[in-house]
Amino acid sequence: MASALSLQNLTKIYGKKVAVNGISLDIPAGSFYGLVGPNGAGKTTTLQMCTGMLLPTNGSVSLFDDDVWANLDSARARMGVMPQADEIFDRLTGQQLLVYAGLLRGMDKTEVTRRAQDLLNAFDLTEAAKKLVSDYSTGMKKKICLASAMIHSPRILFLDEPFEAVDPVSSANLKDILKEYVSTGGTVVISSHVMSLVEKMCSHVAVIANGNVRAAGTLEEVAAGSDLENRFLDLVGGRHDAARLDWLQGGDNE
Ligand SMILES: Nc1ncnc2c1ncn2[C@@H]1O[C@H](COP(=O)(O)OP(=O)(O)OP(=O)(O)O)[C@@H](O)[C@H]1O
Repeated sequence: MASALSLQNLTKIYGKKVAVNGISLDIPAGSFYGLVGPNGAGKTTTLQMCTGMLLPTNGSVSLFDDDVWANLDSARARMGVMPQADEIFDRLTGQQLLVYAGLLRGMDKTEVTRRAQDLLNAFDLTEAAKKLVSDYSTGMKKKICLASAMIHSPRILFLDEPFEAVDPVSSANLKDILKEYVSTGGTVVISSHVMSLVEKMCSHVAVIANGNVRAAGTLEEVAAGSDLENRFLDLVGGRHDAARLDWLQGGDNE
């Protein structure tokens, strides 16, 4: 499979902190690629360097063989990046926010309005379409952020924890949308802590810890005959005795 995204020796250093330590990865076109790793592993930093939001200290990223940082405008036009809830203009209604996202991408107003309605329907936000996003619940904000990343029909979607706080019905609809998108040749890159979800949805996975790739490849290659959660724990070595709190007892010990 040709690469949609290729990371070469990607590095980010903050002062003395090496957040991302020379990561190289190939993300095949048409794959559903999961980045997993413990808190602070470097997933968000990696995604931000891939999407042109954070300048790498070293290394490069190419999107369909074009250097992202040398051709930022054309790279961004091909990407859909889910904003964080605190990065959106929440004094707009959900419908206005989607239209605004499309117009910013240079889309025609009639088409944007049509797609905004389709997205509001798909994400069960029709009734909240005219409500200010600031009054949305956490899960509703997540959904409107996701929808705004899709409105211009990008070739690759970057989603940081897309299912967090999303209810089961919306989550099932989102999974269908993403599966359909991949079946039409789209590429999805997600970061997630939910192993069962990664195992179910992703075709490929990279395990990142301390800014390094511990394993990467197809789900089967990385799981190596085990289930992904156990393999993940083996790779990152996370379980330790300090997680046993002798004094934490739920019984009546007064
Ligand atoms: N602006 C910054 N300045 C200094 N250190 C930073 C900065 N941003 C991130 N870091 C550090 O870089 C490391 C990687 O952070 P990052 O947010 O990429 O991790 P993550 O894998 O996305 O974690 P989580 O799963 O908790 O969201 C962490 O040690 C973090 O403290």
